[in-house]
Amino acid sequence: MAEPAYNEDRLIDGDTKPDDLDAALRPKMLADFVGQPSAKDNLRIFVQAAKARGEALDHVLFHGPPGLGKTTLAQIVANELGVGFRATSGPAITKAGDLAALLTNLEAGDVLFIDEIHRLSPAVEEVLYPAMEDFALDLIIGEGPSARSVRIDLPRFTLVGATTRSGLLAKPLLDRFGIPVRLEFYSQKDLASIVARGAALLNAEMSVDGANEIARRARGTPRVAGRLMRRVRDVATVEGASVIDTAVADRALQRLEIDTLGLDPLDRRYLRLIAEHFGGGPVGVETIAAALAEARDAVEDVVEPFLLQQGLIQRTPRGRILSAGAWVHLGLVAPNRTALDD
Ligand SMILES: Nc1ncnc2c1ncn2[C@@H]1O[C@H](COP(=O)(O)OP(=O)(O)OP(=O)(O)O)[C@@H](O)[C@H]1O
Ligand SMILES: [Mg+2]
Repeated sequence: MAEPAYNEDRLIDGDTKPDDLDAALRPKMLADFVGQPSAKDNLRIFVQAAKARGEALDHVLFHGPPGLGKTTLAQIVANELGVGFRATSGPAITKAGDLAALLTNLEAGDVLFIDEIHRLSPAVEEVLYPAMEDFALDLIIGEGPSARSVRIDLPRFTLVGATTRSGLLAKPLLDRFGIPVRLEFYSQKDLASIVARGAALLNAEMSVDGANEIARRARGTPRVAGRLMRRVRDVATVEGASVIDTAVADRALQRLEIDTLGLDPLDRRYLRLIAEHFGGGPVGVETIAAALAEARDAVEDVVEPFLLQQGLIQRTPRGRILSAGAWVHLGLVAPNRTALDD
């Protein structure tokens, strides 16, 4: 099978590997975290209550599209609680024993962060259930008829899970999170302050309009805003511009082929495919992914959420369809639907 042409360099991807600059820009405490007001309010209250009672925080699940701050918030939760932070991911825990080792090494109150928690294997999930609910591990000692189950008590800890696909989580797992937090795409205003904050941290002079231009085209996503900001800064450096203003930002973004809605070449290929080859849809996601030579997961997790949020596409039981706005954005004329539908 062909490798999905999932471009490593794509500005908008599911990449979770933070680079050094990412780490420098990452807010450390709730007060530095811009946006997501309802998530922040809830976390602040629950963290305060747990601290006041001297108890471990209830388990937290962050879900939402890539790059909205799930990993960042997981670390912030540990920082705010003033407890230890251990991080792993669903695919990294291959055996039940791996998880048991992680759990037995926790100290009371610690945060155990499991990224991509929808990718835990069922065998590992089985171990997680009693750990989350009763703070206990059930281990089987020995084999055959002499095998017996031993229960080991664990310290009270906080599991923080993150997923782009809460729909793929098993119900029993979902039910064990006392604090589910859904992250939404950011407003342009919030993204503009994130960009301005990032520029200040990088000692880059940026006008308010410049920050707004980057924010407007950042797909509602801080990770994208951060990356765009850094590329814009590169262009400013090469051009010898002392201030990043709208004109510099626009030139840089055009060079990156980020259009006025913030869509990148893959987004436009996606829309154009449905327009030009499927008459605007409906067409199944499997077909779209194959035609784009992208992994289905990448299409569903990374490309579609923003297009849906922008109302450019709709999800129907028969597949994806383009909205009127998408045709306008592509500069194409929508076919006469009633004639086609017969
Ligand atoms: N509210 C915010 N304010 C400032 N920067 C933010 C904010 N949220 C996220 N970021 C920045 O955006 C980048 C991506 O955030 P993060 O890694 O937490 O996203 P994520 O939701 O875990 O993504 P993924 O699903 O791909 O793992 C980080 O560099 C982080 O510093
Ligand atoms: Mg992450």
